[in-house]
Amino acid sequence: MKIGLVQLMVTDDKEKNLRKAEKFVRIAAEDGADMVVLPEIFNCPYDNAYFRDFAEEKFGETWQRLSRMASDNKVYLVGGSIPVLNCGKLFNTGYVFNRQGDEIHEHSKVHLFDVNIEGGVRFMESETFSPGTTFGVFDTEFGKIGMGICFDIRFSEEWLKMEEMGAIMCVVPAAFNMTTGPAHWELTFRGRALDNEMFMVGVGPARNMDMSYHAYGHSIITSPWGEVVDQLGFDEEVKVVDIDLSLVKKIRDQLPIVNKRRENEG
Ligand SMILES: NC(=O)CCC(=O)C(=O)O
Repeated sequence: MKIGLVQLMVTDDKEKNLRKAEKFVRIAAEDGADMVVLPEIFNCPYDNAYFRDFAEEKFGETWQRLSRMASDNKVYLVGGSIPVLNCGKLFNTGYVFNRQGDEIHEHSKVHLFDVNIEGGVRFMESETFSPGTTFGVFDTEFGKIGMGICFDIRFSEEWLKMEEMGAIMCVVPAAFNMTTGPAHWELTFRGRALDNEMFMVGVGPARNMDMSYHAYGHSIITSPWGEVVDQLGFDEEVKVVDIDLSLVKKIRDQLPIVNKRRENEG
């Protein structure tokens, strides 16, 4: 399976962000991508001050254009996430489309990024967003794929549940930062991959020093063996990476953890 990592540099111009996403999805498709993944909050700066103004209702302009990007290029598209307005509340929501442009999955970030790290990043996502409530998987001809958004990755039990739902890979539109990125980004992606013996795909925005939040970039794919298959740098880039999904069964057969957990009866 070929995965297109779109490490977009997000600006405060929504139309520019969307046009760039359209261009990069086309480039990834021309390079053979089966699935293309965009970053968290890709049409809007990652900043509480912007979320309400940039928000759209479901089936709005961004949803329509994502659906067209998928169908025009005949790829699965994990459309990162965008601020979505639903009954007066804002959610950090990502949509997934099949090769025909039909929506096949929706995930609203469950664990909101509320942190205050001394000498580092402070962000209170819950000042604007409401949390989603569920995780799930979607079907492709390659197998079942799970999804979470950024901070969700830190809650290891959710990924175990998706593995139990049959996931062989999970995708994570994300936007780590210059405090937690260098410390924890690779480690968490390797960890979730190893815990569940599956592929993990994380896509973040490129670093943009003109914005208040300095994203870490470093879009990554980790393998069921816990290794880094590929990892980008800080800059804007689109890259297609070939992964061998047969590794999931091979490693689960040889080193059986999945389906071998015993209940703690203590
Ligand atoms: N956008 C986010 O959820 C950021 C999460 C993050 O940086 C982390 O360290 O976790």
